[in-house]
Amino acid sequence: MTARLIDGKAAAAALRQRIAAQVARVSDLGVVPGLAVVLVGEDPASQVYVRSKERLAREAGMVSIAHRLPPTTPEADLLDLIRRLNADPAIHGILVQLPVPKPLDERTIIGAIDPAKDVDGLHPVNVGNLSIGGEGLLPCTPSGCMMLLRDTLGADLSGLRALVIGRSNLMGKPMAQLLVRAHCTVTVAHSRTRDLADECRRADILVPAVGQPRMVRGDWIKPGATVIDVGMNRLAPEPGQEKGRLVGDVAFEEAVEVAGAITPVPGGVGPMTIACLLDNTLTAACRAEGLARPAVAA
Ligand SMILES: Nc1nc2c(c(=O)[nH]1)N[C@@H](CN(C=O)c1ccc(C(=O)N[C@@H](CCC(=O)O)C(=O)O)cc1)CN2
Repeated sequence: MTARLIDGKAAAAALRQRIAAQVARVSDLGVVPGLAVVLVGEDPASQVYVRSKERLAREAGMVSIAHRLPPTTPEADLLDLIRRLNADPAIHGILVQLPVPKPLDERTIIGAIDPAKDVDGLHPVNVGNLSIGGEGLLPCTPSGCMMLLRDTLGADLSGLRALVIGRSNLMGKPMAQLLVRAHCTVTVAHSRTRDLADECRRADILVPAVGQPRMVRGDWIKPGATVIDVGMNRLAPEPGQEKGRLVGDVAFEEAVEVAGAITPVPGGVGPMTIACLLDNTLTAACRAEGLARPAVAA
């Protein structure tokens, strides 16, 4: 069997196009969604992601402002910036790029963001709403994974057995919650899980998110399963190359022979993250301004 490739790059481009059409509609009503992205420090990967967020938000017709702060920024200064962004009516979405440099405390920082502007969906109020089925903002990567799953398997995922590998606040935990919400039977595996391969073999939907290059082998995968690989691991550069290859948590060449559908890395889940961020920003803007989200053709 050769698995169907799930094209996250194309899905993200299509989603951004729909968002841009909706942004144009709300802009005609005098509401231009505003996104503030805060980057503390000089982590090279974070710099790339922040530049992409800025550019893609602008391409979608939003106002997009990046705040770049030195790695030694005192927590009080960062909290002060967040307070000003919370109070700025032109800013509907705020995110602090993660990870933040030590000794900044991620929890304190995320907790300072107005939950209505928390377009990363990581504030405890939004985390709570996700678990009780309330109307919060959803974390971007898990949200993007759900969209890819529904594009692949159809809207109804009920009864499918799903395994999420990893229990991070950014990905594993909210992904498990979204799968539960979709009526899947969900298991969360982690570093202490016994016989991970066996757990994987039972899963109709497999979502590895651990940051272990090619950890999930082809013979761990149930034939026909849908594999959403959230891992993004940069290998050491080959001789003569400046940058190493980016690979997922799944041994792709093996998995593609067994799975029914699979996301590649790169070009799978990653691009959906920023598209979902723009989606959350538009949602936050519409809610703040008392507008319904405009309808557009899918
Ligand atoms: N505040 C946040 N911080 C971080 C998040 C997040 O959702 N909110 N997620 C990641 C980083 N991230 C966005 O911030 C992100 C990661 C990857 C991609 C992406 O498109 N990846 C490409 C490959 C890019 C490359 O070649 O390096 C792909 O997979 O095709 C977008 C966004 C951690 N921090």
